[in-house]
Amino acid sequence: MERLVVESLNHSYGFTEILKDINFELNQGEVLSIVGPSGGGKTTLLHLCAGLLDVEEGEIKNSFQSSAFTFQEPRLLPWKNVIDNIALGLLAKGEDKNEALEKSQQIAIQFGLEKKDFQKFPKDLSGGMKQRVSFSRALVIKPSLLFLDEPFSALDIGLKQELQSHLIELIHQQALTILFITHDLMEAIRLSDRILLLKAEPGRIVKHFKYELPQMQRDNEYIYKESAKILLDKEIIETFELEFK
Ligand SMILES: Nc1ncnc2c1ncn2[C@@H]1O[C@H](COP(=O)(O)OP(=O)(O)OP(=O)(O)O)[C@@H](O)[C@H]1O
Repeated sequence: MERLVVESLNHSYGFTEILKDINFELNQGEVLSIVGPSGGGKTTLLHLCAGLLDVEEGEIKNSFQSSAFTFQEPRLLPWKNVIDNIALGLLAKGEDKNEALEKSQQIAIQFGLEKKDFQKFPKDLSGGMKQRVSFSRALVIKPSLLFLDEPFSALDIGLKQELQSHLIELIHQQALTILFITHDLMEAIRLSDRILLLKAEPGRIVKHFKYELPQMQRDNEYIYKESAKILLDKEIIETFELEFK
């Protein structure tokens, strides 16, 4: 079984300790979120797990065969149109061009893009459309592990929910494995099997939360109830500094 195992991980920038003694596992088919306040070290942790930063102390064992990344900002190639942006990873893997374009069109539709948008270039797309392209590009290669770095944070609430629903459908259909970082507790509850709470200065995991109900069955009522519960948790209050002073 493919797994990501993080053991006794520490990370510093210069003399500033950012992450301290981080330990967790991510198993195949799981959606694991790391939540915490801004500046707490979430992106640093995700970059270490994705191999975008070198591990200095501790260990990360990653046996997933392939991975893809979706960032807060869509990072599309400005000189390529929607479909060519989506097809990039497939073509890089040597897939036949016609098949790559066909698969790219299918996933674009699945993420709510329309045929009339396929030939458009990133400069002619709204922020939401760019993020649809970004998700399509990451998922079209069917990665065994998907890293999500706050991909919904710049979207309005309706669009956020729509893209999350597309993702949840794929989680259900393909048993996707996802490592997701966010400071939005409600979206973590909507998407995750487990949530790790990362407290800041230095970043350390102080609590785990587990959600057994399949994502497809979580309606708004469930999300709001669970959000209300978690917002009363002492560690959450301390970590996000939610106390009225
Ligand atoms: N390359 C770097 N060099 C020095 N300090 C850095 C570097 N990258 C991040 N930091 C610092 O490390 C701390 C953690 O940053 P990081 O981006 O990992 O946090 P975060 O929890 O993802 O925050 P946010 O939610 O605001 O993106 C911050 O204080 C940040 O300024």
